[in-house]
Amino acid sequence: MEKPKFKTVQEVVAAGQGLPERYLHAPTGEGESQPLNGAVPEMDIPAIDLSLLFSSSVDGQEEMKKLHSALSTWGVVQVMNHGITEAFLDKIYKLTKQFFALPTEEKHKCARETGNIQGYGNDMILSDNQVLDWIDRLFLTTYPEDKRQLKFWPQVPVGFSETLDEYTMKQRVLIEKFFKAMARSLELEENCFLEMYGENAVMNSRFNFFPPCPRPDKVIGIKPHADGSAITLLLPDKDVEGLQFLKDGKWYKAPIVPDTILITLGDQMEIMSNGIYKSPVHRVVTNREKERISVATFCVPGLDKEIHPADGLVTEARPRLYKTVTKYVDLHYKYYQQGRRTIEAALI
Ligand SMILES: O=C(O)CCC(=O)C(=O)O
Ligand SMILES: [Fe+2]
Repeated sequence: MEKPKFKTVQEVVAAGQGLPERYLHAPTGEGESQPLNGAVPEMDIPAIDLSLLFSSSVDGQEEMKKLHSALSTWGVVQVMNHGITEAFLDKIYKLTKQFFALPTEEKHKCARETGNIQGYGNDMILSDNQVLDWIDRLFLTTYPEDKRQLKFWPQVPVGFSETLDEYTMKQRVLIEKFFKAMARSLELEENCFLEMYGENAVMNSRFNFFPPCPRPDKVIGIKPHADGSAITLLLPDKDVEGLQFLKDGKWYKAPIVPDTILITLGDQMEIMSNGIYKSPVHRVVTNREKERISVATFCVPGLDKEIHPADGLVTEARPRLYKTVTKYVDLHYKYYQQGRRTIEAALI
């Protein structure tokens, strides 16, 4: 299969020929009048104890209220007691760092091929005038297992593939619990969202690498977007900030809380919740001195599934806001590169 001719950001930096114009970001749209590398306040989101959400104790009910409040205002929560040990998360961070530190030729063994989103590469180039994000990534479908394309899974660092397989299985347990908790927090039958999400739901893990950037005022790590998934599990860098969320036209930085997993709702969850829960717009800014990594797992409903607002959330007082959608992610990539919000296409 043909490999596309692309240069990753790491290769651009190594070439030492200055910053190509294609990375220069022209600010447009909501909240973009603030400078890209200006100071922003920290967002105020709770760390939710996942194990407490299934308890009928007073503490459990409090935790449920916190979940409801965070998802309806921000659409994002930190989750603790998620069942994955700190040592295991550290292993993922370490393997991610090691992968991106490999020589170019070694990383290119996993390089993306034309027309395939899986593999190692730069920001996907969909049009000639697209401003590029300052990011290199390795994108791998991890579930269902028959959708894995193992030729893109790194052989080095040793243990990468085994650890990713193990991480996938651990995340599946967490995902199921989280969907049940969300349904309960909206007083719905606990399998209501899981049934729509489906048995054939797909998990895509994206390992992100943001090299230090000479112009953090003009270059962005990831353009403002909302995820096209149902939910996204994120391991943000443990030391370097960069992730920001937009609320009421203002950017806020995500706090770094050790050992938590950040769960962000995607558009498909906003649709299923009839807009009660939000799919937040977020972006990643760059850093002049430090490299940054993150690992995002996009949990996408089965392609055979029709996604629509849950019946129990459509009332006379709160009419149905979204159409029924299928294969939402296909539409999402196109809208993303045009800087448009896909969810607008789903509005009634
Ligand atoms: O790097 C991060 O912290 C966020 C990544 C992200 O938003 C994404 O991959 O969609
Ligand atoms: Fe995202």
